[in-house]
Amino acid sequence: MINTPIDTFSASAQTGSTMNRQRLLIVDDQPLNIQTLYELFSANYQIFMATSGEQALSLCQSKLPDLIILDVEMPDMDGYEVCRRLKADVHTSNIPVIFITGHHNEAEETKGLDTGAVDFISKPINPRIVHARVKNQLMLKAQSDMLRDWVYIDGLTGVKNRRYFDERLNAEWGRAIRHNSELSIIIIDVDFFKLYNDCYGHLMGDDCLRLVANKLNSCINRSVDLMARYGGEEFVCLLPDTNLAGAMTVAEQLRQEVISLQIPHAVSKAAPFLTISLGVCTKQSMMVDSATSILTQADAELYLAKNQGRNHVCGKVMS
Ligand SMILES: Nc1nc2c(ncn2[C@@H]2O[C@H](COP(=O)(O)OP(=O)(O)OP(=O)(O)O)[C@@H](O)[C@H]2O)c(=O)[nH]1
Repeated sequence: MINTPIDTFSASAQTGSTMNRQRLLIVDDQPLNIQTLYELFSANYQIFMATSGEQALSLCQSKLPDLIILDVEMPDMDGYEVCRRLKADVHTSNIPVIFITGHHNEAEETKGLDTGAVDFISKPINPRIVHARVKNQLMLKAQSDMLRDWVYIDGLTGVKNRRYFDERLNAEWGRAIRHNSELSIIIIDVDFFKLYNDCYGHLMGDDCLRLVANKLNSCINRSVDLMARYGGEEFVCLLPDTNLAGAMTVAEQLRQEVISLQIPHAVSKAAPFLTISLGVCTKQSMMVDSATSILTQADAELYLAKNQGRNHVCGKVMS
């Protein structure tokens, strides 16, 4: 039985064994309808539930479900509007949506598919058909996630690659311009890495890059933030809605976390262990310019950090 309130309730929070299951978000303003679907799917999937469009959008940001079953008719914000907003947001645009409606006709179905939904189901539902359709869509989602990983993940370190970073930077840049918001990036470079390779060998160099990448990635806390390998021994961090002070704090934390690894670097001229240098640049709220210029200016800050003896953070707002 589902007890009220079911707002933003996560059925999956109940057991740790559900952690690896695909995540299904059920959105309906009628608790009874949610209950029917919950009973149908809870044995196989991790279930999240929302009773309004606003709750659904907020859960999508925090839980990134693999599939949404979305009621069309809801007060305040209908399913079409929820779907439109999900598709307009880079963080949620890949989540497939199945509409569910009590008023089925061709025009409604066309409108739903035009909005970006992958399927349309009429009430009263046939449990076996709904089950099969959800299973198919989740299989497709798993396949497309795999393909996306293949295209966007750096093979050596397992963190996101430059291609992914460039796409996200462009998207976040556009968003920051539209919303007059701030955006920061940090370019990170391992100090004296050529000497490290020369001293310990290229394979140890690879291991070292994996360790550093994992450590840097583990420092990323907000779901919209991103850590990527930019190339070679260089990493880059994207921090939407973050001012210079915030970005400098993150950069300093990254510097200290890499030191905490205490990776011996006997031939470094900066310290007896591996260190990084970091260049930070922030686009302020009213600033326009271009996404490439924030990279160029962060790179100039990195150059300054290197010149100050390495193992340093330098940063500035875009000019
Ligand atoms: N093992 C390993 N080494 C790499 C990889 N990618 C780049 N490198 C090495 O990283 C080194 C980078 O050297 P430089 O650009 O001179 O920089 P640095 O030695 O770190 O010097 P500073 O940045 O000035 O402190 C080169 O020797 C590259 O071969 C990789 O995937 N694995």
